[in-house]
Amino acid sequence: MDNTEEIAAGAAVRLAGARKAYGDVRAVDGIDLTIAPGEVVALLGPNGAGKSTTVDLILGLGRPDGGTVSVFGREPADAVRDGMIGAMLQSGTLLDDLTVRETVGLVGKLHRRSMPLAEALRRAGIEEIADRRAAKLSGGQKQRVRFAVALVADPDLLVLDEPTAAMDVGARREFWKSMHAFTETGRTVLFATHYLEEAEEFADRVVLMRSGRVVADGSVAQVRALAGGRTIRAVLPGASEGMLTALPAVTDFELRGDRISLSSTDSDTTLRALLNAAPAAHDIEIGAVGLEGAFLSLTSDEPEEALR
Ligand SMILES: Nc1ncnc2c1ncn2[C@@H]1O[C@H](COP(=O)(O)OP(=O)(O)OP(=O)(O)O)[C@@H](O)[C@H]1O
Repeated sequence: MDNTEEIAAGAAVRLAGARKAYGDVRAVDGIDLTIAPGEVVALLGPNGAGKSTTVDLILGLGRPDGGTVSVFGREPADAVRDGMIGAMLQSGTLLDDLTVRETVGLVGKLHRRSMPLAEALRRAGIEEIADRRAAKLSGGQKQRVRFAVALVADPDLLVLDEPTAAMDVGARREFWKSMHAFTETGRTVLFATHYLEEAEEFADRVVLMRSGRVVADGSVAQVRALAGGRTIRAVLPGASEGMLTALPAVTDFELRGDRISLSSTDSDTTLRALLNAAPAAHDIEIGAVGLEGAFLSLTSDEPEEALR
């Protein structure tokens, strides 16, 4: 076994030079990613960045055109067959006529090693709706049933594609509480999300994708630092979009009445230009960017510019 194979065997997930194209679209364009057992990783990126395609490759739903993908050192499809991976996808449909209990129970029976049905229902917070038919469930409740379906195989790796998309704030909080209980047992989780606060709060590590590539990979603090930007807030009488767009090093801005908030990759330069253009600006505050600012600057169309 050479060094590369050794890493692959010890990793929960390993993508090496993985590529996948749909016609001319390079959905995944050479991704190297190793996830160690026990890590909770958030996959972030704007629409079309390649998150779902990456997830599909890890689940064996698609084969890479180039490079390799392995899960616990095996072909993804084999790992799925052996119940090592639980998945919750955006497109997962439920059978309308089955009750929640029947649905989760049925999936549990398909697996050699599964957790007791009652435990899966409890962990997903759906005991109270266990006798309801899928057709009668709300969007958020269906999401929780899908979570139970992913959990019932008692998988070593959970892969979740935008798991809380249809959930309200309360359901989201409950969902992450049960996820915490799951990850405390040393399981590995990879979740794709659009909610930066979820990544900030629940992931050990953030992988930022753009145009099929990984543009940042590290802890929330590391990714934030990578962007190296600042936010500038000020009160600016007569501020206009045109004027803010013209300022140098600005990656994003918000304008509410006289209040402006700018994300800048070089706050000194932006501020100088701002005071030049609008000497009446006052109540100026400069702060470090949050994950959201890092996300915007690292996934914008001019990443080199943003990182400069
Ligand atoms: N089955 C397909 N056929 C053709 N093109 C596809 C297919 N699936 C994805 N694509 C394209 O590949 C690129 C990556 O899509 P993907 O769904 O992986 O992105 P994503 O990051 O998950 O986006 P979103 O946040 O919108 O779910 C997009 O340009 C998309 O249009």
